[in-house]
Amino acid sequence: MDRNSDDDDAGNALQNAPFNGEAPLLSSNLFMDQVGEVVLTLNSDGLSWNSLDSPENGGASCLGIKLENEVPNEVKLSDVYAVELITKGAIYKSKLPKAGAVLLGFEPYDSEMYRFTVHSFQKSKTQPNLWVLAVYTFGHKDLPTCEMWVNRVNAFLNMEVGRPKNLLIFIHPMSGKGNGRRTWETVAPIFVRAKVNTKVIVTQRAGQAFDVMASTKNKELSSYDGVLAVGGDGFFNEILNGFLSSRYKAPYPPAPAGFVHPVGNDHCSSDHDLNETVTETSQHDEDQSHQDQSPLLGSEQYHGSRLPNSNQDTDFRIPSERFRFGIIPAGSTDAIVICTTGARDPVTSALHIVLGKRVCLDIAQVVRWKATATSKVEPLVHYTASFSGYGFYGDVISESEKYRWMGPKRYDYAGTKVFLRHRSYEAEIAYLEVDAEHTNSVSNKGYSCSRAQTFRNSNKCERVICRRNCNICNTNSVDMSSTATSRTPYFRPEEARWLRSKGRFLSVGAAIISNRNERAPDGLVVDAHLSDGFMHLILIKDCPRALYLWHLTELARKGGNPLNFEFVEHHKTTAFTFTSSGKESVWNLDGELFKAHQLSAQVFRGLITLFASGPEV
Ligand SMILES: Nc1ncnc2c1ncn2[C@@H]1O[C@H](COP(=O)(O)OP(=O)(O)OP(=O)(O)O)[C@@H](O)[C@H]1O
Repeated sequence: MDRNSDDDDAGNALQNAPFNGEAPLLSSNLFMDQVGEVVLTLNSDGLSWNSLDSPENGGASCLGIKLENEVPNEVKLSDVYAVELITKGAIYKSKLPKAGAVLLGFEPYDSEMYRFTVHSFQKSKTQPNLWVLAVYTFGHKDLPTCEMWVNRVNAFLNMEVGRPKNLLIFIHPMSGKGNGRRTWETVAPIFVRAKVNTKVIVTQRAGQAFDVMASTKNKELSSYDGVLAVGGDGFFNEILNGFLSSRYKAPYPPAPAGFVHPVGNDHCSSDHDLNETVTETSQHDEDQSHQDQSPLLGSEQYHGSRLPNSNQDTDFRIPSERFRFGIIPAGSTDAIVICTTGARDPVTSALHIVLGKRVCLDIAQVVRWKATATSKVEPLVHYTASFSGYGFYGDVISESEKYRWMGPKRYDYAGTKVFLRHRSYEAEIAYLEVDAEHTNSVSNKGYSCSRAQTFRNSNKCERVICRRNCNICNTNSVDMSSTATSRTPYFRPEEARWLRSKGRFLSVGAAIISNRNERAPDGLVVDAHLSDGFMHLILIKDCPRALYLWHLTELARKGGNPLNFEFVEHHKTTAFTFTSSGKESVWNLDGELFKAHQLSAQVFRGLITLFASGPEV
């Protein structure tokens, strides 16, 4: 079965086979592992190969039986992340293991061929969001032919825009099941092959990544194309806050008349001096006692360093199209990864990163005005990327802290305990009204529910789901050069209309993205978008435990309608305020504890860019 390719000289093998109507830039006869002898062709879009081995050019056959070949016959350059020469070796025609291949007569073409590999990925057949590594190996008897191919393909890869060259990487070694470091080791070769320089920091304590991000000079940070978190949502949140705290100059969220406000103005964001944002304020209340043991956001441990904005050497433009964030999932909760790549898979995430994918993400600014009912008014700014929740959500986080030793299972255990407790809380929420034209639902179309279910809400709407190249996120997306104030949709406070909801709530949640995860396959809000500039307020009013269980069951069901109950209020908004009537109030911000008796929040549209491309839903 060996073929002699003596007359295949790369110089004269240029063939006239058109590819997408274009004359090929390079074409050679080579041997391809698992396929056989091929004509390999390069054009400006990608590589393609045609088998020369069977009469029908269809590939390998054995004893007259054509063997199905699952190897595709082309790969786009935009999907190739590396090409490299490898050691001399055999090229096999079959993908059978060596012994089997020899047994069936598939001997290697030449045991000492020069070889190069093209590294790309294939979408999993069962789960298109899951990307699986794919390697195509080619061989030739001449080294210069292989070198020429490697150089030419590399020249094209270097022209691919947006691929990172330098990355700052934080690894949380204890994340999730304690696999942070191992998760990084699994994907590190992808970065090596893609020739991405990495500076890796393995954290030794909570708050370290925040400190590094906050204290790194802008000049140094600009030398990176982005920062990666190897960990869960909480760890990503820490890095995000470290980044924004000393750099993003934003006004406080707007608030309705009567909302406690320390500055003594009329509570409108536009009245604030942009430099007024206080990201690191000292905390002189009872939280201080928790500092050493608890992961409470806002504690000294977390916001370890107080960095005035003035310590920065040069300006860092936020949002930045170039500087991106990435997450290699390794946590107990990885909702941000699932919502932005569609999969909870370190390899898929690594591929999105090295291929330079890009998607914008809304970020919510949450300002705590009072930690407890008796605290003095002192604003503390925090940013969240996925979810802020109170009541049930805060209680689960508090409770789960007692069972850290259980690992990720602690959330199920704590969730069951909190559910059985069935506590509700008195609070008042005010939220900005959003014009119907800004909502992404189409009323009265294609969404039905039974009228017999009187405790179900009769509000019907069709849900437009956020996906790759989402029209809603891309429509009127904010200009990257816009200011903080113009990224909020309420320049004219006189036009803002506040609506209120007061009573006893089992939970109050604000979802910035859908928060899809294994326990809630459609997320908390199925039609939340990555960068439409809105968040979804979900208010669960006090109700019998059985109905609450029904709501939770709907959340856990693919295609469920968890918001379609009369005791559930769902408001799409850009800003809200919250005031508790109780003494103790615990929030959950991106999975971390945050004590807040009174807070206000607003969304900044597309504030950061992620190495991701959105899910294929
Ligand atoms: N080396 C470390 N040791 C202990 N805690 C750390 C360390 N590095 C980071 N952390 C803290 O751990 C928190 C949780 O991290 P992460 O989200 O990766 O893990 P997780 O297993 O998903 O945890 P959780 O469910 O508590 O969010 C982060 O907020 C971060 O402050």
